Amino acid sequence: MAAQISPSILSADFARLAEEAKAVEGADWLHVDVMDNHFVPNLTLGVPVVESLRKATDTPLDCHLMIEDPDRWAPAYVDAGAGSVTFHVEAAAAPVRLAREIRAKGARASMALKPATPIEPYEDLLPELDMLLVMTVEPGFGGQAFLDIMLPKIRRTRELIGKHGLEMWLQVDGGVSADTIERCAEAGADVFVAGSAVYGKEDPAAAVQGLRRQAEEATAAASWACGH
Ligand SMILES: O=C(CO)[C@@H](O)[C@H](O)COP(=O)(O)O
Repeated sequence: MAAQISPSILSADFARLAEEAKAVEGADWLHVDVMDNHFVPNLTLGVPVVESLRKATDTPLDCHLMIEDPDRWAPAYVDAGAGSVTFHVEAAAAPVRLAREIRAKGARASMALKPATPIEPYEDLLPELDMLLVMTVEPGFGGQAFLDIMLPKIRRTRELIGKHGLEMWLQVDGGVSADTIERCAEAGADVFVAGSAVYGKEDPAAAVQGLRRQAEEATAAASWACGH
């Protein structure tokens, strides 16, 4: 699968969200950071804003729920127009039931792991998911430094996806930039969230294309992608 770029609106100007969404048309997804000031120490937006974003852009919405009780709230984000909904395993009471509900409502189901959460206990859940998100910063804020120590977890996750013969995607989020995206792609990521490395640039659309080109070149040279 080709590398996909998902610009994070956390780094956009929230007073001009519709324009900011249009500024990255050409990206594969628009990454929508939903934070509740409980699961993470920051507060962003909720269902009504996702409904408005859905009308403001044709780019599919990739909603990352950094909230408590995703079992209760995630279905509402599908109804609001999200094409992909990511919940945190640390917050979900019943991740399998929740993933099945998201899929049954017609969106892609994705599960996120904070940096200190290992993938191994969740190996058996992978067939229930369309995407696994390995956080490469502690969730909560944009503009943090990429955590290199997550690269082995990305590699191990990619191996597990291969071992089970799954088509699922592997997303990374946090500190992804021109300096770090190639290491993520070499390790096995194929969906890249980037906030400041897109919205911090004068031409966000060009930044998306540049990141995608770098990721595709690194993937083509990566051993995990041979025969893909
Ligand atoms: O979910 C988060 C942070 O919790 C991310 O989506 C960040 O918003 C990415 O921003 P950069 O690290 O790319 O600036």
